[in-house]
Amino acid sequence: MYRVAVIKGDGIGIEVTEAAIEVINAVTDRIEFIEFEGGFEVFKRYGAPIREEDLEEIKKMDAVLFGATSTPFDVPNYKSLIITLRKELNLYANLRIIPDLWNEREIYIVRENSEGLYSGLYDVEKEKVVDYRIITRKGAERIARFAINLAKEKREKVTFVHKANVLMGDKFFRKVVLSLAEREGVEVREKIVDSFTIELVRNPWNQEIILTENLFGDILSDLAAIHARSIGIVPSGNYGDDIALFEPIHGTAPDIAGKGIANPIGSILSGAMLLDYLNLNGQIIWEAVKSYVRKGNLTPDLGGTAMTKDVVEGIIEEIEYRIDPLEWDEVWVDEIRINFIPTLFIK
Ligand SMILES: O=C(O)CC[C@H](C(=O)O)[C@@H](O)C(=O)O
Ligand SMILES: [Mn+2]
Repeated sequence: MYRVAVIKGDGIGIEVTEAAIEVINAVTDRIEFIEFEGGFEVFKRYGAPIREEDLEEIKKMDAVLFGATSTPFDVPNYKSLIITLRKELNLYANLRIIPDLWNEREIYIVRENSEGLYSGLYDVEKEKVVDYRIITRKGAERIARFAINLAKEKREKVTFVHKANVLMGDKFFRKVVLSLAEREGVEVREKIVDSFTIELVRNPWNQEIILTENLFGDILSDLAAIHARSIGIVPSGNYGDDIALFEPIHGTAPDIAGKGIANPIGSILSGAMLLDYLNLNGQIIWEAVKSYVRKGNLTPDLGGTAMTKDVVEGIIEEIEYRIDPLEWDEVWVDEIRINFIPTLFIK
């Protein structure tokens, strides 16, 4: 039995995480979900976005399923829950898969997840504030290795997106990436981040495995999400050496929270990535989602009129069909038998 921590968070994070759990439970009974509370409400009660004792418990889990939390700009000492978890669980690699569910293609973005402009180090003076953009050899090497391994697995190249023409940190990052890739025999294409945004908009589908620094990855993954037709569809995995956390890249969408119309697919596909991480059958969820979106009623962000629960039910039906088609054939035959035979005898 695997033990998975669940942090639903705020807004639609609650609705889409519950949806993902329903779908995961339709695939496997080998996961025990243990819920923890976290976010701004917890901060107001305990002065931190998550309680220390809960964090220690979460570290003992096999994985984490995370919803979404929002971070107010102007609350002194409040720190983003997801940034806290990435640091505390040492989740240094953020893989974001932007899928075109209608045409069997994806954009892979490997975002360094522990340092860069998210180092959390800064100096505040009366007339000046400095945020430190830190690139370490350890940080650069381990994210480069993550991207290179993925490129080998997918038989792709690595597209390293940086600003080494201006930033000293990226000159260093670049040296580490290029020397490791050469040792590993993986080809690296280099792109400068500003001009790369044009390419990512115009020609998104053959960008290989995109590797980039933390903040660049944050921005590029939301930009790339336009090609998924809705950011509500995009899943992600935050990987460390001991544990991983899976979450959709969208936010809490307060404007639709509680209305039951949130798109659960990003969270459901994050659940698929979680199953793959645990060597369970995540692929069946990808197949069920692709089959559903090509014929089912979709949520309003994709132009449909479906409620979240309709999408969940439709995807679970697709899964059940894949798990036991024979059972479905029996149902189908029963249907015919029930509906067809009586008409034979109607005068
Ligand atoms: O506002 C938050 O707490 C989440 C921020 C977070 C980030 O990486 O900057 C989010 O934008 C994301 O892409 O995961
Ligand atoms: Mn973001």
